[in-house]
Amino acid sequence: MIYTLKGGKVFSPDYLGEKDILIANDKIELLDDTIICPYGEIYDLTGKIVVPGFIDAHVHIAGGGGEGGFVTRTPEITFDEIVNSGITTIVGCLGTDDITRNLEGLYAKAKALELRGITSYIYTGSYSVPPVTFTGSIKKDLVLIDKVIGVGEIAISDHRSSQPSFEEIKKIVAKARVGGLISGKAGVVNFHVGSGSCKIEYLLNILKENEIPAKHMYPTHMGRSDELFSQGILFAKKGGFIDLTASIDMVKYLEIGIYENIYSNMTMTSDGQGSLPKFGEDGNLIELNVGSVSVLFETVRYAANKGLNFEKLLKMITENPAKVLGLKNKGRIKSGNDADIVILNEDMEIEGVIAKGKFVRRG
Ligand SMILES: CC(C)C[C@H](NC(=O)C[C@H](N)C(=O)O)C(=O)O
Ligand SMILES: [Zn+2]
Ligand SMILES: [Zn+2]
Repeated sequence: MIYTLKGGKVFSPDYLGEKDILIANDKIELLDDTIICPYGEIYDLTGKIVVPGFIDAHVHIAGGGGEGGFVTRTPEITFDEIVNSGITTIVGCLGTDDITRNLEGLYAKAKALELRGITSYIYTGSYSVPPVTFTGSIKKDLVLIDKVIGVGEIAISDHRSSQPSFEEIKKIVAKARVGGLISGKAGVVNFHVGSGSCKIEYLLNILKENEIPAKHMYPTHMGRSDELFSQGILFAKKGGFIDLTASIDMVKYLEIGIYENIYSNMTMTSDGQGSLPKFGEDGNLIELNVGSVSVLFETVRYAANKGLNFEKLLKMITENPAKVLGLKNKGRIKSGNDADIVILNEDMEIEGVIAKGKFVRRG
C-alpha cells in the first residue's frame, strides 16, 4: 500500500516543520517539504501534529497483580487500549505473580498483538531470581526466542523480591549481555526498583567494576522517591537509561531531568495492566489499582501543557526507548524507518495511529 501524509507538523521527535511523508508498505519511504506523488491515497494533515509511534517498554500485557490474593489479579490488555493510546511498539513482562502467570501466556499475547498489527516483544523472567525462563537459560531464551528482547522485571530493593544477592544480579546482567551479543539484540535487564533502602546500589556497583556496560541495566519506577531519582540522575550521567512509570506526579522529575540535561537517558513506561498496590507500614495491602497504557502520552501532554519542552518529552516515549531496546528502525520519523506514526489534532489529542504502514486507529 502506498500513500502520502501531506502537510502535517512533523516532530521526528525533533520539530522538522510542515512535511509530506510518503509511506510504502510498512516503511517511511520519503520525508520532504512537498512530495508530488502520482499514485496512492493522499491524506491532508494540514494543521495536524505528526509524531513517531509511541514505544511502551514495560506493560503487563497478559495481566499482572495478585499481591492481594486471587481477586486482585489484573486483566490482560486489549489491542484497542494499546492503539488508542498511540502505542505501536510494546514490550510485555511478568511481575510479582509468576505462578498463575507464565512466559508461554505472555508470548502468546505478544504474538496476538503482532498479528493484529503492532510490534511486540517480551522480557523473559519476572520479579523472581533465579528468573523463570522458557529454556532454562537467559542466554538461550534471548538467542532462540525472537520475541525475547531482554530480562525483566527483576525486582530489587523490594519486599516482594527474592532478596537477590549482588552476585546473583551481576550474573543475570552478564548473561543478558552475552545473550544479546549472540542474538544481536539489546540484552537489557529491566529492573523493578522498589522502595527499599538499597535503591540501585547493585547497579551502581556493577558500573564501578567497569566491565559490563550500563546499557544492559534499565531500572524502572525511578520516580518512586526523591532519593531514588537522585541516584537515577547519577546512573544516567554514567550513561545508563532510567525509566519513570508515567503519571502526572512525575512532572517534577521530568522537569529536573530536562534541567539536569539527562532527558536523553530518560524514558517513561506505563506499567499498563500491572497492579499499582499501596502497602501499609505493617506490610499489609491497603489498596490496589490497575495501571493503564493511556498514562504514557497523557503524561507527556500534561507536562507539555505545563510548559515542559514537547520535543524532549516526546523523546522519552519514542527515540529513547528505541535506543534502550536496540530497535534501529523505530522511534524516529525518518526515511527507511518503520512507518509507526501517531497523528494528533491541534489540542494534542490522538486522532490517528499507523503501525507498520497500516492505520490501526483512525479518527
Ligand atoms: C510503580 C508502582 C506504583 C507499581 C508497581 N507495579 C509493579 O511492579 C507491577 C505489579 N507488581 C504486578 O506484578 O502487576 C509496584 O507494584 O511497585
Ligand atoms: Zn514493577
Ligand atoms: Zn510492572
